[in-house]
Amino acid sequence: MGRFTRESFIIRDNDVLRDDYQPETLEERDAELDEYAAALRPVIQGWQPNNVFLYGVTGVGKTAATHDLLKELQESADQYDDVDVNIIELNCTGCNTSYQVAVNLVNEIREPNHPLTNVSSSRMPISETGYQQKRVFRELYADLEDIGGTVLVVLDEIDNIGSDDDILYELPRARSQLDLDVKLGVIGISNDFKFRDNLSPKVKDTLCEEEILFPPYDAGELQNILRERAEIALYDDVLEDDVIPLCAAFSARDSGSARQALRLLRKAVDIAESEARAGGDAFVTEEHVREGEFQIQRQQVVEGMHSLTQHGQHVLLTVCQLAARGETPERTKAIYRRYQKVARKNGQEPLKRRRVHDHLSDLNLHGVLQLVDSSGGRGNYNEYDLDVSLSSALDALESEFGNLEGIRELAKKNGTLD
Ligand SMILES: Nc1ncnc2c1ncn2[C@@H]1O[C@H](COP(=O)(O)OP(=O)(O)OP(=O)(O)O)[C@@H](O)[C@H]1O
Repeated sequence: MGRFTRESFIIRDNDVLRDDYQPETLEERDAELDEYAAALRPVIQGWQPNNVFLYGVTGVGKTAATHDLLKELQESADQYDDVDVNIIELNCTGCNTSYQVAVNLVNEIREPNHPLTNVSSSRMPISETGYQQKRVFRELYADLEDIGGTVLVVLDEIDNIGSDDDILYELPRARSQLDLDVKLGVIGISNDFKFRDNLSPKVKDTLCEEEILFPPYDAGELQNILRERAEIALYDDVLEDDVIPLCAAFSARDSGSARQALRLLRKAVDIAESEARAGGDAFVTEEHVREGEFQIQRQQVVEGMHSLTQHGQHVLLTVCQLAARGETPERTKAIYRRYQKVARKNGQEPLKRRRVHDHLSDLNLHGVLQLVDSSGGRGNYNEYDLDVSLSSALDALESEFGNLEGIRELAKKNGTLD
């Protein structure tokens, strides 16, 4: 078969499995959608909107719910002549300050092809540096007034601004303080619980008028979400019965994220599709899911390792050795002791403890290690464990350290090789 034939054995529409696909209905989110809709209902009455803050771990439908509801709100508003709803959405990834968020909002509004072009036709984009913050805020308020009606400003991934949260105070307050001729509401979205907890009290009072928590999905909920997608994305009867429950179980055990569950299903399906193209059965099996999970985790370790120096790789190797011995989660102090031996054995002078700490944190950020909070009892200390399977971590490390069969054998003997 040629490489670029249109033939497909399992996948009917690959786009439906992609992360940016907007499903017709959001499964398992009725309670949150009801709460969210109630918070936005004043808009349809022509009243001032509430400010809303959505939070929850990554991949649990915060953005999808927002798109879904705002589309419905706009359609409903179209039926009333006296309600004019305008939405400005900004993904704040890459904006580290309130200033950058404000500049990006202004430039978003002034985009030549933005639907709210009455503003862009008269004003030029502004540069990312060189203005006083107050001036940028004034420009923003002027643009918002130009748009008029009800303006909902959606700030996704707003935690990127860290503690520089002026805009979250100024924007919601502007409508009352500056007597703007516009009904303004801010919707903040974040997956960082610390960000929410650390918001200054004045921001909490204004932004968090309505707070909505999106909890992680459990395995049953994830199964329904996956079934709904698979029905559209795949041909009938191509999934073995265990496939969806297994994808759901892996994700529920780890993060409860629909994104993670969908990614695993997509990987398993891709592997099965390639096999079918090579003459195998057109069927996705439990084995494909396990292989998919292995490949995803291996990739995660490889990506995590890119950010590591060789010392960092020794730190990961150390945690793998401890995991093989059945000694994880383990305290930083004990990891450091063993790391010193590993580094010396590999011909390197060990790093100071503080630096090893940093590498452990980096690996935690990349989802390769998990931090187990063991405070209480005998004191406050951190313990680390692998957050990926030992076999996928070893597989990735072998590209740096060569054969690690000794650790595998040890793990097999201890029953710790997954
Ligand atoms: N309840 C659901 N029903 C169907 N699909 C869902 C549901 N929840 C999430 N998804 C899908 O999972 C993926 C991630 O969802 P979304 O981007 O909304 O998550 P999020 O909570 O905003 O994550 P992040 O904080 O990382 O931005 C998307 O493809 C979305 O369509």
